[in-house]
Amino acid sequence: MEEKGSISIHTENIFPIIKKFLYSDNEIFLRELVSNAVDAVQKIKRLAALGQYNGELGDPLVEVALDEEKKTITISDNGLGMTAEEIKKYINQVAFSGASEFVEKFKDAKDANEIIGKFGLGFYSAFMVADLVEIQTLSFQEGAEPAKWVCDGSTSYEISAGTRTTRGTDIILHINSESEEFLSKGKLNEILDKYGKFLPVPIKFGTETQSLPDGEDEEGKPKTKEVETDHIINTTAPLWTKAPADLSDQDYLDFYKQLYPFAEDPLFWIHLNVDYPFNLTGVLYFPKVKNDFDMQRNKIKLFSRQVFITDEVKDIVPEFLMLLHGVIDSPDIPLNVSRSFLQADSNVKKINSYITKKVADKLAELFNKDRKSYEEKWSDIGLFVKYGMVSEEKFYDKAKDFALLTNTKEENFTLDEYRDKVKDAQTDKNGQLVYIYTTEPAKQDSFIQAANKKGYDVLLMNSAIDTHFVSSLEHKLEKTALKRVDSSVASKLIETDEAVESVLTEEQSATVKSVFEKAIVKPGFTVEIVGLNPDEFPVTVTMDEFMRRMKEMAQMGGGMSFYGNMPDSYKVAINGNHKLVNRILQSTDAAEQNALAKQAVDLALLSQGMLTGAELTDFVNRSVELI
Ligand SMILES: Nc1ncnc2c1ncn2[C@@H]1O[C@H](COP(=O)(O)OP(=O)(O)OP(=O)(O)O)[C@@H](O)[C@H]1O
Repeated sequence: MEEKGSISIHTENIFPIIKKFLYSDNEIFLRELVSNAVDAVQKIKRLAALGQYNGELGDPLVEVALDEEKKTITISDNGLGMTAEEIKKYINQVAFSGASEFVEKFKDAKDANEIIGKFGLGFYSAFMVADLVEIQTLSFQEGAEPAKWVCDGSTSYEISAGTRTTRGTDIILHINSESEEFLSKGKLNEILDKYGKFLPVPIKFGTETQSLPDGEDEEGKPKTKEVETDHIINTTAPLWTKAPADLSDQDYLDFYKQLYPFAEDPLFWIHLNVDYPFNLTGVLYFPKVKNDFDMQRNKIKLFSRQVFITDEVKDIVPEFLMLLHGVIDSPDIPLNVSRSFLQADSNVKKINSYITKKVADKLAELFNKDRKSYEEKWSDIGLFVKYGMVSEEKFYDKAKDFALLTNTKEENFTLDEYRDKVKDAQTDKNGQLVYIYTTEPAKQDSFIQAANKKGYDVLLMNSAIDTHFVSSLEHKLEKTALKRVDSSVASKLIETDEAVESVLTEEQSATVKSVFEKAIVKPGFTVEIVGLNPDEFPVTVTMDEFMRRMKEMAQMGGGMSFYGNMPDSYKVAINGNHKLVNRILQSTDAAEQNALAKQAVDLALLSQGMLTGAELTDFVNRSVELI
């Protein structure tokens, strides 16, 4: 049996093109060939199970062997093997179907993953690193003859009688001169570890020396002996392929350590397992969130039938869960196509909502089962939950029952609990509930204390996501407004019927107003005389809630550039009922009036950390003189 032929494609020579376009990712040749070998082993097992193969199965094994002298890498398996006819069909035709289309379409492709596989180029990726590829194979079929196929990277091949004596296939790569980096044990170990760590069939690469117990010596001490054993690079049944009922917490923690040796223990995890309408398994871990978000992204590893594909899971995992860690394994995710296609893929959309639902269910379960421990973890998981609520409607609907609001006393409430807590004290005269929050508890302390004094509760909204969370709550909660604690004087945060009137006459008000206007030289400050309780602050500087939010949005690039360009504007509220105002009115000395007003305004600014630089120095000097 000897046959020469030509691979039937229109293009003269596909290999230079494969090499050129795929060069940057050329290490995936090993992934492709080892996966093929694993497939072949699994196929023969299936045939045996179906009764279509009655011979000896042997221990399933794929072996990668390096011969540095001959400059070859051999991938061997004891799978189902191929007959010469099958080589012609699967290697010459199937593997080449679409090859010319490939050349046409992907002239501009940058990423090898986009191409390999989509056009069945898996096997041919061997030519990215080899200038001669040889197949030696013996089919499981009764009476099959061993076959050999050789191709030197041109479009012609040669099939002849092979030399393999046992069932299975060897793929022998004669590594080309540009790819000699792969002729290194270290390099191959690294690639095998990256892509093959969890393959379902043992992958042998060389041997290793192990110390095994070997009875006892004369003194009764345990003896060991050194044994050369196969170096198996993979765990064939990784955690995510097992049933959750058979796994302990320690198993999950150990697996996490295996994936991320340097990470702190995760908070909790979710075992994913669906087979309809798509197939997906995996384990997602909630890590302890650090401030360096970017470092923590892209930590989820995507597998297809236990072959590692990528850790770029964008589009498959909802954006708000990108900080999760773990593994997703799905043969239903189109791995080898471009991004835009992925986004439009209906399986990907379904997987996305499945993961969102699973995460929500898990959080609900933790909340219901052990609220105390849930609250302890809230500072870490709150970020995910809030981000999810802001960005996904469906998640909001589920999360509204277990999302927590934390107040300045560090007490936690669900949304419903919080409404019940504050509704009596914080409903305004129009029946609208007002939630008061602080973004910087230290800086806004005087406002917080003033609000507390009025019997108002103040929420902590000081994490990165809270600006958005506040807006989304306001949007979702019925008849509820959120106001930052310093957006108004305490008694005006919530408008009630029982307003305190200012005791000043119109004329007195005008006098006081003009004294303060003269005392404040900064632009953007508007003075207003208000009637407050005599024991509230004489002067309060506030920024309007609406204006501040618009400015914040402009800053974050939210499109409110009109507001972003407006100068800062503050309201200076003078408490007409405070005795200081009375003192100013009593005084006949303009300089004294001015000094009193200035001092009071500076004190208000100081309490909010708004007094800095020369103004602060002036204030200190003036205060020293006063005492
Ligand atoms: N080690 C092997 N043992 C038996 N058959 C093999 C082996 N390697 C390849 N084949 C056959 O050659 C075919 C083509 O392989 P190739 O890798 O090009 O494509 P594929 O495996 O079908 O798809 P993919 O592009 O996802 O790898 C396989 O489908 C299989 O039938």
